[in-house]
Amino acid sequence: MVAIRYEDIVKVPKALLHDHLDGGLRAATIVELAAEIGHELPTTDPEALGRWFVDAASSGSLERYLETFAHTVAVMQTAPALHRVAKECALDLAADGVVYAEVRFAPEQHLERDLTLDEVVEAVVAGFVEGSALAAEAGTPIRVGTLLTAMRHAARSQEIAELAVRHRDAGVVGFDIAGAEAGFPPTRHLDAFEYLQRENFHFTIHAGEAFGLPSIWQAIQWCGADRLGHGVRIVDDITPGPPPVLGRLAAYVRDKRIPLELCPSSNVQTGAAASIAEHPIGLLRDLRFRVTVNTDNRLMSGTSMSREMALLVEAFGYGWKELQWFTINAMKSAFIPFDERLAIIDEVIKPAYAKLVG
Ligand SMILES: O=c1[nH]cnc2c1ncn2[C@@H]1O[C@H](CO)[C@@H](O)[C@H]1O
Ligand SMILES: [Zn+2]
Repeated sequence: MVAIRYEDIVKVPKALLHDHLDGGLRAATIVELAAEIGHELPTTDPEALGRWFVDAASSGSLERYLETFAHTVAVMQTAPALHRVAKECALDLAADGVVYAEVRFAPEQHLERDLTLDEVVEAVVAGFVEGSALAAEAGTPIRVGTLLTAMRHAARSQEIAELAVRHRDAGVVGFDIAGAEAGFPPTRHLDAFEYLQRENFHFTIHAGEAFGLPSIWQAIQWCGADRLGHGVRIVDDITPGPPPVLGRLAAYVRDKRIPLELCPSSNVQTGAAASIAEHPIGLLRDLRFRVTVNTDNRLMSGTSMSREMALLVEAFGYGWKELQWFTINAMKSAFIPFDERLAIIDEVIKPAYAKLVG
């Protein structure tokens, strides 16, 4: 088999379902925005700042990982700053060959100055629209959908769910909850999830990252999540083989084709996996779960969609066939309408991989 080259991974179309807006800022942009508002950073050298984020986020604890967001959230408190960050996000993903992305952020964290929740969402969506238009002009078209996140330790999920539904025809395609997992079960936000179901809206839940099966079980069987953010700890319900034996929850997740938004590098940093080579994605793919590959936080992991793919190629020997499978899995699991997903699969993804898959 011909070795896969990194530049070819960049060129091939990729789909990304789990990427945080406030976890993907360019370090240079943080430095500029921080200077404008007088926010103190650990360093003002962009390269050193990029390294600082990766180091600080690599402690093995999700809570410590999340502390680094104080610096990104601090510089995202005005409409122009949110617009700029969203525009650059769309451009950076497109330049990396991502053709479809769902990018999430928590509007409630951007109210420190004078913005309303609706203004926060409008600024971000406008940034994605402008970034996507510029990317198309540059010959790297991308479609970006926005997911609105509610913070699981807070109590604004109903309000954020209503905000998401209000903006459903204007760029917002789904809802999510994030933040520290242990001690904050998804059932705390049951009202919001029931409301979203009544509205025929889509949502994913961060579950099975820092906490195990009970969190996944609640997310699916109590809250009705369409997808699992991470969900990697579903392996706790699989008895190693050969052959591996699935418990009832793992079997349910696989049978129902519930998408797993796996984020390999992020999981290594927070201690959910010991290394990329030992990441459960290998087993979950072999067992044909609906596995997708994601970046989570490009800044905190010093990564990109192409880099995550390349790490898997290196660790598991994957070829174009597997990379196409991950990409189509992601596109099938997207929150945009079925016909639009199909168009991207048939007209963009399959023709590009057809040239590569032997
Ligand atoms: O991997 C993760 N697990 C849980 N929460 C996260 C993760 N990455 C980011 N956030 C949280 O989501 C918020 C909105 O984007 C971020 O501010 C961060 O606190
Ligand atoms: Zn996440």
